[in-house]
Amino acid sequence: MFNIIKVNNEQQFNETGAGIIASLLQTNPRATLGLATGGTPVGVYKHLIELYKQGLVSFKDARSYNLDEYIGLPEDHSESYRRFMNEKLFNHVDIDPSNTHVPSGVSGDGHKAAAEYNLLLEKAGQIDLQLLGLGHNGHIGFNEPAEHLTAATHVVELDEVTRKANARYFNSIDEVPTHAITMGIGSILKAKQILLMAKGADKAEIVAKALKGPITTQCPASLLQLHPNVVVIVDQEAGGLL
Ligand SMILES: N[C@@H]1[C@@H](O)[C@H](O)[C@@H](COP(=O)(O)O)O[C@@H]1O
Repeated sequence: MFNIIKVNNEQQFNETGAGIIASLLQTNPRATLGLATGGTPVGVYKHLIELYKQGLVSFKDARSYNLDEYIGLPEDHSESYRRFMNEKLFNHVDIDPSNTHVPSGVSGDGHKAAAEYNLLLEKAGQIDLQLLGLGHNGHIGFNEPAEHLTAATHVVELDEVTRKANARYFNSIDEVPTHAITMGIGSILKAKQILLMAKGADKAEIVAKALKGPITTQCPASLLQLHPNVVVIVDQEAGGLL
């Protein structure tokens, strides 16, 4: 079930996303957040930091679990998702660092790290709000289009489309890791509420496919159609084909 919010500009996009997360924390300070990386949520995190500075929101008792992490990038690498989260959000708010969780991409054994993260998620109980961006090929987290999808946290080989899209953050595509650890589709769908965000004309086609197309593992985001509580925030461009 989708509740689609179409916003008019970047500021509204970020304020609406941050507003949903902030009101959850206001009503439930101990909320468990599922967080995402990528370009889409950066402005949302910026706005949350503003709300925190204004005393309107606190992360003091919140816990967070991130969707995914590249395998092989040191945690202090400029593109590691742990560093991204520290720099874009965690370092600027009152969240207890020990309550922030990102899969470990540096343990040397990706499969073991994935299994450990999955156990952690199971112990954490239900995620109250899972924030999601959307890949151009319909991936969520790093669940890439495939014949079969995996429910639990696992190691994935990244699609060429994904590596190309993310190459903009690296010096060249050769530096983009080939593998990642991602929460599985099952873990994502277990969240109480999902907040899917997409902006820009280049996302219009995949947004329409995900929300209105057939439910297929070839478009992992289409499985969100099975979830009872998904809020979708799109700008006019990304929502252009809805
Ligand atoms: N693993 C991340 C996803 O979690 C993200 O949602 C997606 C879209 O990224 P962007 O928001 O930059 O378009 O791709 C990345 O590869």
